Amino acid sequence: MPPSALSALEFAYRMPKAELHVHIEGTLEPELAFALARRNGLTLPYADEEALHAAKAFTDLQSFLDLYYACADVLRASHDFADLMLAYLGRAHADGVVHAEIFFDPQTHTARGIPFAEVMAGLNAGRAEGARRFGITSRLILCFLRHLSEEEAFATLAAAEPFLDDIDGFGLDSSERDHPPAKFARVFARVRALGKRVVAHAGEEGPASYITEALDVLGASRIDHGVRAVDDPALVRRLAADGVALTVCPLSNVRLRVFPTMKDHTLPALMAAGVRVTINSDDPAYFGGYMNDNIRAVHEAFGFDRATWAALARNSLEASWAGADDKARWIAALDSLATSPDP
Ligand code: HPA
Ligand SMILES: [Zn+2]
Repeated sequence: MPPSALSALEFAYRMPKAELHVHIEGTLEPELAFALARRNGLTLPYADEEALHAAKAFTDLQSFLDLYYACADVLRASHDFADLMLAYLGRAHADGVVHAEIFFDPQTHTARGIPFAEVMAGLNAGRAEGARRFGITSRLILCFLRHLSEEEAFATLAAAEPFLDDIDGFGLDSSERDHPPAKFARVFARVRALGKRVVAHAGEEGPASYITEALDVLGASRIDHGVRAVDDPALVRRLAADGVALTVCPLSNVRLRVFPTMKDHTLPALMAAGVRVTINSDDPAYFGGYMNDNIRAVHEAFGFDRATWAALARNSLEASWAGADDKARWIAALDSLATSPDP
């Protein structure tokens, strides 16, 4: 690798950045999964960590979701959720992440009889300890499971109402095909009436029209994935003109066969069209890596220069929901690192 390329990658590793698309249940590493299974007297349907790792040969989104929901069964008590959160925040901090907006899927837990309050207590304890140890700030985004009904989403929103001070936004995840955003139009109308922000997974496996629906029907302010937007040039122009951020997850997209290889990814085309793209890890324990692993994979495919990496980090900080003072401080640190001489 030429020295300048190495320098751009080292810069990208170290630059202050925000992670805006990560599912806390998707950060459950095999080692912690087996430790929690032992602590809770449970048996995972895999002999050991190696067997669990081998199960991660996905063919599409659903093949991943089946394993992801099965492994989440080891999360039972609030301290399980706290340990999971703290492990993620430590790992993100090591990759230069200064701020994380983190999805959680309460229906995966309440359906197994885990009280909503238990999940929230654990996630918040982990976030508080992460802030103390690493100085990392975080927000929570509650995701409704789109393969379940509108009625179940409304029940989940009702269960969340006592905890709204700790939930900054609401999203939509799980099986995308045949579950269009409009299925949850009324739920998100209530979310907006509560003054909460809206995001939605759209245009991962589903069509570009789901992105338009998420914007127009749900009132989404960011789109999670959104990589299928390229199928609709007018939509791409709209995303760019309106500054709608896409939370793109490169390793996830290759592992779930949204693109055959990283070189086929639409990320450079979206950036060239002026769309506010960000890079994220999605479910790092399942897809081969955290923030900087995604950065390395993108760098190997496209060889971005420092200015491009700095623009991606800036996008992530600007599109985050962090306070204005924090954003200004991180962007100043980013600019200062971007203009420093090569190491
Ligand atoms: O990438 C994803 N897409 C949809 N649902 C999900 N739940 C966890 N990760 C994902
Ligand atoms: Zn996701």
